[in-house]
Amino acid sequence: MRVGIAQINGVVGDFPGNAKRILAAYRECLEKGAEIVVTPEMSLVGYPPRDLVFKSQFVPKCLQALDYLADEIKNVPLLVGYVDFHEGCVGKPFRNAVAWLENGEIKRKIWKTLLPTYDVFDERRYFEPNEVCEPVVWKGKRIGITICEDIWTEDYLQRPFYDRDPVRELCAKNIDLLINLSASPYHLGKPANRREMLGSVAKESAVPIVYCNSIGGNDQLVFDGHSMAVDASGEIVAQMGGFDEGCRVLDIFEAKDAEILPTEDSEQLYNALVLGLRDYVHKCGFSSVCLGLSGGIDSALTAVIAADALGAENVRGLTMPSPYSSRGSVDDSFALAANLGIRCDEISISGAFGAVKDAMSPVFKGRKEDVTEENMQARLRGLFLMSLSNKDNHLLLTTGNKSELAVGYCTIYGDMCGGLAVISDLPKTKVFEVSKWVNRESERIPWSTIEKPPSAELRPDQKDQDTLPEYDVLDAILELYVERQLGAEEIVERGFEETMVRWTQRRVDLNEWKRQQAAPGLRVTSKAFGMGRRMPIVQRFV
Ligand SMILES: Nc1ncnc2c1ncn2[C@@H]1O[C@H](COP(=O)(O)OP(=O)(O)OC[C@H]2O[C@@H]([n+]3cccc(C(=O)O)c3)[C@H](O)[C@@H]2O)[C@@H](O)[C@H]1O
Ligand SMILES: Nc1ncnc2c1ncn2[C@@H]1O[C@H](COP(=O)(O)OP(=O)(O)OP(=O)(O)O)[C@@H](O)[C@H]1O
Ligand SMILES: NC(=O)CC[C@H](N)C(=O)O
Repeated sequence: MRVGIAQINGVVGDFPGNAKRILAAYRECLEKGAEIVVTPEMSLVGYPPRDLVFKSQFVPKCLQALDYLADEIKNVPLLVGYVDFHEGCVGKPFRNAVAWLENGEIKRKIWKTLLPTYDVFDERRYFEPNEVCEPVVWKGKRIGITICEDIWTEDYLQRPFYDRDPVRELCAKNIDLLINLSASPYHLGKPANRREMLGSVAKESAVPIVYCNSIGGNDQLVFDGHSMAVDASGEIVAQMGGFDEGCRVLDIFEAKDAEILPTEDSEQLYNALVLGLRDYVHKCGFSSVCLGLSGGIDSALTAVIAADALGAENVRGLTMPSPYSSRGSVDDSFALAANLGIRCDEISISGAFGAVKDAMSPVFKGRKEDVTEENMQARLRGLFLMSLSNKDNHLLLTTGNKSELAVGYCTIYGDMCGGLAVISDLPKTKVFEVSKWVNRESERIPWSTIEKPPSAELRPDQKDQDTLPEYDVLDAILELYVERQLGAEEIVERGFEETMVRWTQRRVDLNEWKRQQAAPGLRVTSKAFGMGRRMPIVQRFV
C-alpha cells in the first residue's frame, strides 16, 4: 500500500489557502504513485485555532472548504484534519476531526479521542472526545486512524491519566495499520522522544505506523514536521526532514530501514527559531524587521536568525550608544552587520537622554541617579526603534533571553518594546551554545561579542553578574524551577545555595506581571513562558 505523507504548513483560519496547499500536496503525492494521502491534524484549519472555533461562521466555513476538497478527490483517498460540529451537544459542540475523502464524497468522519489539556494544549475547552474507535476497511486492510495525542502512551507523556487507550481499542479490532495525523509542536528533545514513542507503540501493537506531522510556525508554537513511518517491529522505515514542507510516498508494508541522521541540539534550536520567526513575520503580513544592535550576544543572535529567515535585505539594525556605551558596542554592531550584510545605522541617544533628564530635573531635584535613569535609556531606544518600525513598516524584534525574562532583568516599555520575542525561550547558556554553533564554519557573530562579559551598559562599568548569579548557576536553577516545577527546598536539596534559590524563585514570581506584558515568544523548551505557563500575577505561594 503506497501511502503519501503530505507534511504541509497551514495558516490558522485560512480555509481557501489551506485547501489549496492540501490539493497541491495531494497531487504531488499522486504523481509519486500514492494510493492514499495523509495530511496533518487540522490541516484544513491550522493548529491551534483556539477561540476562533466559537465564531458562528468558523465551522460552517470549514465544512464548506471540506466539501470543496471532497469534490476534487477521485479514487485515491485523502485524509484531512478539520473541525466539525458535535451534533446535539450544547456545552462543547465541536469535534477535532479527520475526514476520509474519496470519489467526491466524505466517506468517513473520525473524531479525536484523547484531548490534550495541559501546557500549551487546551482541547477540552472546545472538543468532546470520540466515544468508539472503529477501523476503516479499505482494499482489504483494516486501518486505525488516530489524531495526535491518541497515539501517545503514558510512558512518553507527562500527562494526566486518561481512562481510554485508542491504540489498544483499535488493536483489539485487528488493525493492519495505524495512521496518525499530528500537530505536534517542537521543543528541545521532542523529535527523538517522538521517534522512540512511535517505535515502542508499533512494536507493542505489532502494526506499522504512518505518522504525518505539521510544519510551520503559528504564534508561539513551531511545528517541526519530522513525519515518519515505522514498521511493525518498531524500526523507522521513512523519516522526513525537519522544519520544511515536503511530500513522501512509501509502500508501508514493504519499506525497509531508513537512515536517521542525528542533528545537534543547537542546529535544531536554530532551525526552529528561523522557521518560527519567518512564519510569524510573513503570516502577520510583514516582510521586514528591525532591532537594536548593542554589540551584545542576544541582539547578535537575534539578527543572524532574522537574516537567515527573511534575507539580509529585510533586516535593519540600529546601534544607539549612550554616555555609558563602550566603543566596542558600536564597533561590534557594525562588524556583525557587515558579516551578515544587513543595514545598520548609528544614532546616539545621549542628546535625548540629556533632554529627558533636564526635563525631569525639577521633579527629581536633589535625587541620586539610579535604576530610573538606566531604564530611561532602554525606553529611549524603544522609542527610536518603534519610530523606525512605524516609518518603514518593520516588525520590531525584542532580543531578551529566557534567563533575563525569568528574573525580570529587562525594562518594561524599554528593551521589551517589540512584536516578537525571538529568543525568549532560550536560556542565556543556550544563547552562547547556539551562537558558537552559528560560527562553526566562519565568523558570523563577531567573536569579541561572544567572548566579552554580558553587560546592559546602562551605568558605568555595569556587568550582568553585578546583579545576577553566574548564568550557568541561574539557568540550572531556572530549569528546575520553571521547566520541572520543583519547589525551593527540592532545588536546595540538589546542591544549590539556598539564598540564590530563594532569590531566583522570588524574582521569577514577582516578574510574572512583566512577562504577561511581553511580546509573544517562540517556544523551544518543554516549558516556555506564555500560553503554556499560566501563573497568577497576584499570589502568595512560596
Ligand atoms: N506587580 C506589578 N504590576 C504592575 N507593575 C509593577 C508590578 N511590580 C512592579 N511594577 C512596576 O514596574 C516598574 C519597574 O519595572 P521596570 O521599569 O522594568 O524596571 P526594573 O525592573 O526595576 O529595572 C529593570 C532592570 O533590568 C535591567 N536591564 C534593563 C534593560 C536591559 C537589561 C539587559 O541586560 O537586557 C537589563 C536594569 O539594569 C534594571 O536592573 C516599577 O516602577 C513598578 O511601577
Ligand atoms: N547601544 C545600543 N544600541 C542599540 N540597541 C541597544 C543598545 N543597548 C541595548 N540595546 C537593545 O536593548 C537590548 C537589551 O540590551 P542590553 O545590552 O541591555 O542587554 P543584553 O541582554 O546583554 O543584550 P545583548 O546581549 O544584545 O547586549 C539589546 O539586545 C538591544 O536590542
Ligand atoms: N495536537 C496534539 O494532540 C499534541 C499532543 C502531543 N502529545 C504532542 O505534542 O505531540
